[in-house]
Amino acid sequence: MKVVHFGAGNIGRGFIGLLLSQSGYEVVFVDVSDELVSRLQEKQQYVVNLANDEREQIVVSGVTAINGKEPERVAEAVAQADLVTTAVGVNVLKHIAEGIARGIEKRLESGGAGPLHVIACENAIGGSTQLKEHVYERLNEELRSKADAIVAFPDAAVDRIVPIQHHEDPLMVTVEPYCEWVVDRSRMLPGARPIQGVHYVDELEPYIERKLFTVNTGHCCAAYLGYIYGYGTIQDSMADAGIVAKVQAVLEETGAMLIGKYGFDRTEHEQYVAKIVGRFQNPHLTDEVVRVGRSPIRKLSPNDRLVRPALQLYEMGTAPVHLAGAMAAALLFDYPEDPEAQEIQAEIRANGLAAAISKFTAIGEEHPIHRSVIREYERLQRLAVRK
Ligand SMILES: NC(=O)c1ccc[n+]([C@@H]2O[C@H](COP(=O)([O-])OP(=O)(O)OC[C@H]3O[C@@H](n4cnc5c(N)ncnc54)[C@H](O)[C@@H]3O)[C@@H](O)[C@H]2O)c1
Ligand SMILES: O=P(O)(O)OC[C@@H](O)[C@@H](O)[C@H](O)[C@H](O)CO
Repeated sequence: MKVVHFGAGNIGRGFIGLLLSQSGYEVVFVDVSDELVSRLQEKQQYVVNLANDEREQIVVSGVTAINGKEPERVAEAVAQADLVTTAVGVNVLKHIAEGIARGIEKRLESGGAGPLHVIACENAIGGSTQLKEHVYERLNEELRSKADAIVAFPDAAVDRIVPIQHHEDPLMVTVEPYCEWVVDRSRMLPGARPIQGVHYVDELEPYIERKLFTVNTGHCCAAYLGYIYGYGTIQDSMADAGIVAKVQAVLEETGAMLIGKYGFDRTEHEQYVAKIVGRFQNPHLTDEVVRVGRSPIRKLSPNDRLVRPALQLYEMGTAPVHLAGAMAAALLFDYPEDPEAQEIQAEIRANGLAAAISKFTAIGEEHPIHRSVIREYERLQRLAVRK
């Protein structure tokens, strides 16, 4: 069996490619990094290091790659694939849609291929659904109708911390031991071959919201506060008791929302949170705050890890003061090498903080959360370590 996986990056090699190889798939990566592609074609294997006391190493074999800048080869691979997965970044999905669309078209023309599942493994709500929209925009009505019968885009949640890598071997990847991949079974076609290690559920929303609004909300809070206080890594940030307290306070807010919305058991959720805080503090990993805080426009957007839980908690009758503080910290993330961070700073300079908050969070100036963000921004600004 063959999987075409878009994105031979950290999570692509460190989690999805590893799991699919162990599940019996030949993994054909698609990437636009010439170095990654040529190395994968040459070596056809790579090493995954588990960041634990034992420092286990896993050799992932049966892999190769296609360059995403060769659309004909990409389309042919999709046409012949048994599965397609992605880990490119939710904002990159529109750039891989053409190759998937042309591959589906070839698959339909050949008439022989079986059902195809396309699973976006991105930190986003409805990643595969968003990818389907991008792909279907590139198919005519007849092809869309035919594709409905043989192609499905089940949404998923993926969880494994994989930092930016610094190895002599550019294919080697060091990952935390923990991993979880949850897929929405309700959107799958009959006869789908289960992937070993995947947790299939009939309702994904509780899982993706619990993951995004616990792991990723806590993570970006640690990153943005760590950046303000001058720490370079999540490990250093999470060694600061004041920051840990703020992360805990934010996760109490998202926890209250998740427990209220989905009826999670409070004790079990508290244990889930405690495990995640321990994962952030893993001494065997070095995770840069500028990775975890990357793309702050995406992270401040209405359906992502800060605004969506804050608005849902507010609607439940609780003021999300700590989530407002995390939003303020995100607005102070002025890392020069992050284009989205620079866009936010330019907007604040050009039109002021109030307008920038509304622009990036879609929260109006009359909303109490908007006022909280301003108050927290002004408090944190006085504390920020000058870079
Ligand atoms: N790293 C983690 O801890 C982690 C964990 C869970 C989920 N995720 C999610 O996984 C996705 C990827 O994150 P990552 O950390 O692996 O990032 P990454 O930058 O390491 O990997 C992304 C890869 O996509 C490639 N790419 C970019 N444009 C492309 C294109 N047009 N066609 C093909 N490949 C393209 C890049 O060259 C890169 O190799 C994101 O949605 C992220 O939120 C990351
Ligand atoms: O990948 P992002 O930019 O959405 O978020 C950064 C990190 O929080 C994220 O990569 C986590 O390491 C990962 O989601 C853990 O499962």
